[in-house]
Amino acid sequence: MPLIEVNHVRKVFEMNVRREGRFGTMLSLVRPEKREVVAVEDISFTIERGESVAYLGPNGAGKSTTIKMLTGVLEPSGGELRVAGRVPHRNRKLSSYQIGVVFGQRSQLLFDLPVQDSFDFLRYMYSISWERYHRNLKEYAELLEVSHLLKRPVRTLSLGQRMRCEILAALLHDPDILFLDEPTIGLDVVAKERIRAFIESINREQGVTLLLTTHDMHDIERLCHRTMIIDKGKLIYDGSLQYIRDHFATERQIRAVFSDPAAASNAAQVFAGMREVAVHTEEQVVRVTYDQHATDTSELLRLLLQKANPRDLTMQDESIDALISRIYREGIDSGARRPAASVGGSGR
Ligand SMILES: Nc1ncnc2c1ncn2[C@@H]1O[C@H](COP(=O)(O)OP(=O)(O)OP(=O)(O)O)[C@@H](O)[C@H]1O
Repeated sequence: MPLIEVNHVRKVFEMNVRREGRFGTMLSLVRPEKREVVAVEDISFTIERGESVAYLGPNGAGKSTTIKMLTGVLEPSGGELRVAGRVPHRNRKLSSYQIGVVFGQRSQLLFDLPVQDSFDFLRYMYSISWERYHRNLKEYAELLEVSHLLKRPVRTLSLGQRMRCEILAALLHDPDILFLDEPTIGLDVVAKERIRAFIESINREQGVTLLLTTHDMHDIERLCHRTMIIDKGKLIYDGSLQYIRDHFATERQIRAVFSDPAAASNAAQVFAGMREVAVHTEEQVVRVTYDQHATDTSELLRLLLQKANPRDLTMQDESIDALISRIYREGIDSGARRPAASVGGSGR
């Protein structure tokens, strides 16, 4: 049985709309006008125990609303949802024993108190036995390198230190599932890497199932074997990041370095008149950009090597960031090299 089952789930918010003008304001008080916001529309997916899944989407796509339904904070307006066999909003307390949540932009620690006090409070809340509590605290504090921070008030911690404590707090009660909402936001490269390594280890070694929302593609590349993309409340992609790379990347760039600017300028002339390639020259570097599916890379390389004499050649495809933002901007069918029907296969 899947650990998470989401079946045709919808969430519609009802909002009061204020009418224009003084009369309109008064009328709104007596007879409020309602407007519906469809945050999540007919979403279905399952997640098996031990998976690590990225949940992506542009701002306002419906990611947080989905997570809030999965954690029981919100009740779906329609459809069915089960986490570890339970309907979260109906069994919020019991569900919480199986779930850990980390919000990059919100804290579950008590700001003015020492870190350890928050952990003690969580021990009480989740009725964790002292033995298990001390074992988990010691093990995770060492792995996350926060043992020396336990007596410090939370407000005195750096963002990276606080995030490591937040993750520890979410794991004290041994949850089966960890929901991570932007866990590396605002951190420097080293701090991000440290947190990714830890999250990866608890997924791989302890089998904790991960559902991660992030705008950082490095998080996903490092941590998630499967990516789901939601847009305007609908699930538009469920598959691997590699599939997106293989089937959505169109733009490729050859970067050739020459001994001097004159040689570079001569090399650029090789492509004069080729409308399908864009050529940019800067000092002794020439960049040739083209659609890899429409233009033969080996032909361009042959021309470069035959007619010019580059000192160095490198090739680069569109970054995953660029591909994902194109999908957000133009939709899932915008750049797929395969029929849309094949988009949506499992990432495994
Ligand atoms: N309590 C609410 N009342 C009314 N509308 C809401 C409420 N919560 C969310 N929405 C709307 O539902 C839609 C989805 O919001 P949601 O917060 O789930 O998006 P998101 O994908 O998490 O975005 P972000 O990346 O910006 O956090 C948005 O249009 C949002 O304005």
